[in-house]
Amino acid sequence: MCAPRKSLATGKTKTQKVKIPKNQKCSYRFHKSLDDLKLKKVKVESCSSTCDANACDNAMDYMECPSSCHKTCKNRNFHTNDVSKVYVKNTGTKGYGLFATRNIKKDEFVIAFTGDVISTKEYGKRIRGYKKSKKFPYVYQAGPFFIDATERGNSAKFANYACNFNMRTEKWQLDGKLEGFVALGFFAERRIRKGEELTIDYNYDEDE
Ligand SMILES: C[S@@+](CC[C@H](N)C(=O)[O-])C[C@H]1O[C@@H](n2cnc3c(N)ncnc32)[C@H](O)[C@@H]1O
Repeated sequence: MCAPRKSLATGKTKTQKVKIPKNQKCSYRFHKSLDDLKLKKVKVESCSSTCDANACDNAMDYMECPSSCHKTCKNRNFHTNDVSKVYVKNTGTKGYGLFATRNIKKDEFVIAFTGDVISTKEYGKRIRGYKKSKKFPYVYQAGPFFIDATERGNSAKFANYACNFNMRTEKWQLDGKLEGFVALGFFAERRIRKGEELTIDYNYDEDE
């Protein structure tokens, strides 16, 4: 049977009343409690090569180029977070799902999973709250932190699981963000056709 082995995003399969986010480009909001950790911020150097989205020096190390990089820099997927490639639709059997608005090339950036960046302690607190209020939690682990898209996140949270997923989850470092934090980006694992459902592997953390 094709089913997720483990997922933080567990809950009902039936479609619940969920808000489709309007602010699709909404980015990361680091929870105030993280200030107490006094962590350094990541400094990514401007890149000396051609800044291709997949092949510049920084991109090869899964680091997005900083805003100070050249005007033509294409390694700014997370900053831009162009969500025009996706739309949300009811799948019938799996609740809502994410679908492709156009053909997507292999290895192309599709969308970043955004939301509140929270600590493990805050994660526990929120999960208890969501359980109480019977709210489905849309949360993924991102390094030592969690990204919570339940109240504030973009459409990436509607990506369903598939054994033969067509988007892989990559972990990227972003300039100016807290050390240890990794942004989660969904990239095309193969060529994807317009109208296809976009799926991921919920066990992305176990594949390393
Ligand atoms: C991150 S949410 C994905 C969006 C969800 N379908 C919704 O409507 O909010 C994860 C939940 O979607 C459902 N789901 C995801 N992949 C599935 C699959 N392959 N088969 C059945 N249900 C799935 C499960 O209920 C899972 O807990």
